[in-house]
Amino acid sequence: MSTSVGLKTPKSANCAASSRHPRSDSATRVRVVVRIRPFLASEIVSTEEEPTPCISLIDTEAGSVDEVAVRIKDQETSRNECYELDSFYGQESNLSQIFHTEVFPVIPGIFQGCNATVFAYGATGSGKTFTMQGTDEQPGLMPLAMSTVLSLSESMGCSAEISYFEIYMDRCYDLLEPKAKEISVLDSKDGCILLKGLSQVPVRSMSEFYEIFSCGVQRRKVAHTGLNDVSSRSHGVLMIAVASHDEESDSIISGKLNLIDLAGNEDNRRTCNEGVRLQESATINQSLFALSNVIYALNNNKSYVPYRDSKLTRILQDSLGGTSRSLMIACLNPISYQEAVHTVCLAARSRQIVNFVSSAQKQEIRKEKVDMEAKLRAWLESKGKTKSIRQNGLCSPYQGRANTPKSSLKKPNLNSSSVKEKKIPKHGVSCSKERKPLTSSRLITSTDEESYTSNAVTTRAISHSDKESFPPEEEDHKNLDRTDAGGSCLFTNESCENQGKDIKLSKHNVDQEEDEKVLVSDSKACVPEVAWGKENICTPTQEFVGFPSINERIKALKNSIRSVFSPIDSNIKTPPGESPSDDQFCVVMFKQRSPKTPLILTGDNASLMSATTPLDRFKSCASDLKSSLIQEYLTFLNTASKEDLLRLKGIGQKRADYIMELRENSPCPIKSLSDLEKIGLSTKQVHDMFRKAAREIFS
Ligand SMILES: Nc1ncnc2c1ncn2[C@@H]1O[C@H](COP(=O)(O)OP(=O)(O)OP(=O)(O)O)[C@@H](O)[C@H]1O
Repeated sequence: MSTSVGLKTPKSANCAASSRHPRSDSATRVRVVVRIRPFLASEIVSTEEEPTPCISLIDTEAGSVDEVAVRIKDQETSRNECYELDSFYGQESNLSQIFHTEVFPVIPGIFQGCNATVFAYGATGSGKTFTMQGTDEQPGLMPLAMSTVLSLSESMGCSAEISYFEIYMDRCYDLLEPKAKEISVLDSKDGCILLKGLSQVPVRSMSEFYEIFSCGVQRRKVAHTGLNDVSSRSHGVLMIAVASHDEESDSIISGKLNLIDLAGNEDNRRTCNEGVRLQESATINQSLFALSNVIYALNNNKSYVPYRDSKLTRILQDSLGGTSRSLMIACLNPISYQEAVHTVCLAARSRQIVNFVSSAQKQEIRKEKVDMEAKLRAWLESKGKTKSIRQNGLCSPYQGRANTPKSSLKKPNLNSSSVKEKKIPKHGVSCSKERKPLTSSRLITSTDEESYTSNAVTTRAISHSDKESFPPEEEDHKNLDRTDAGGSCLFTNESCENQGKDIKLSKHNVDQEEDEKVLVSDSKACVPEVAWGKENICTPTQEFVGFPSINERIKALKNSIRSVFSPIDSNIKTPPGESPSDDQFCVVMFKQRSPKTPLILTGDNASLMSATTPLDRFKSCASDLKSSLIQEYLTFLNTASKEDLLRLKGIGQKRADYIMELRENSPCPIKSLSDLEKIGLSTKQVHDMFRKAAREIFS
């Protein structure tokens, strides 16, 4: 039964399917559709009301038949993202419908020598296996395809054979053999892929198919998951091969259809995977990343397609690209926003579609910014802060630096009249229209993963005393280095939920350089971003022309550490219950685009800083520091030049290229640590990188 499977695709092959496929403009293009699985009983909390799926179809006026726009929305925070894809199958759609629209049209092509590949891609539990295998009542795409191939084979006098194998930990195993047997992947002289030792079993009827296939399914299930674990840890590939006689050339034309139930991608931070499971997960994520790179290269007509980056893509080399037809079905769990974003982001990237902001959204953002500016003025005036801002200013440490003359980065001249003209930035922190007054607060631990978004910008005022903290040679970096020099606390405003902006405030006593005091939040409004000078008018992160190098950022972090180890409130001058003086400085940190619950430290939590033990305080500061480092790292990845990216450990040419490509599609593609998987980094690699960065800070 063991043979080497290597199917040739004749160069002259004509794709019969192309005229019927919904999108027939390019044979190499991979079609990307999305499918939402229905809610499971366990996901329906209330019997009266069904939950709302996190992804929905957007009605587009100009309704293109070839494209759909989908919105993924977080029900809790109102974050939402929009993507364009080839098609959308909602919860009510059934597998037969998907088969007839998406898979059926490619099947005639395989009889003409055009290979085809259908993937089910998505997170664990998103319905990939269901989509591909189905159930007795609702057959999946695999049996439906087999049935169609058998009918066509019969009418055309062809033969059909199947192979079923899995790719586990980047190794290939035959599932049609009773004993697990590893398959070698070889390149033949004529450029074909040979799967040495893989079984090819002739199939003449559906009953034969089910008998053979179900054994393979059972083996796959038991092999790596154990009977109690339903999650697939391997990519399962059903290969249906057909061979027909071409009268004209008197030769055999072979074609194959690969139906692939991909292993689920996983966010290891959420799953807390360990040991083998973590290794499996890292390998799965890496191979999915390699697959998305191949699809991206194909869809973008890149001269180099990295097929050899993983076993899966290597095996599919003759079935992805060229005259082959390919379909990616992005399966989505209707309740998980994060997973949906991750899946669709990668799927949309494969399709060369950008994450877009609708004009309505843009308008909304603009309006929020205008509102915010007005609120900022009102707030400053009510608190008598205008003077302080004029004197000390608040500024993003990074914004405007690269394209700002050296002299303009110096500490503002507090007595200069020109300083008084300092403006509110064009782009301020935007809080929503419905924002309520600040009322409650809590201490941010800085471990909240949601807070690690890439567009955070730190803004703070410069106090007199800052000057002394920096040696003259650091003059150039002052604004940068001052960023975190104050012992800072994050402030929250529960009513600012869904606003997409974090606010980080700290106070610095002008007279006592070492003095750091937690600022009790103002109870009137969110504190928005303000700039401290024309030359440093803040702009959104994605508009930066340049960016400080990683060394500069490390320097900033060093200062942050310095402040962490300095006394926090030993010399505090502000009596309890009173607002700190205007001369103290503020650090405002916000997330420019990723909505997040802003956090304020006031009241009870503020007292935590003075009442708890030094150890508690240390832990809190260390945690804050950790989040700063992560934040810096993400911001760096989203904004640094390619040259700077390459200077970072763990980022090679390929990853740097990929990051640059991601940025073309989205201004801040790496929003959280889990997004680092998008660039092929395993959790371990990420941790190693941070460890190294931390070591560098302390060296
Ligand atoms: N269209 C559907 N109708 C009904 N139930 C579905 C549908 N799609 C998926 N499910 C159910 O959702 C659950 C998860 O589906 P499935 O096992 O196919 O996920 P998966 O993505 O293959 O997960 P993993 O990657 O962990 O193997 C299963 O209980 C399955 O029966």
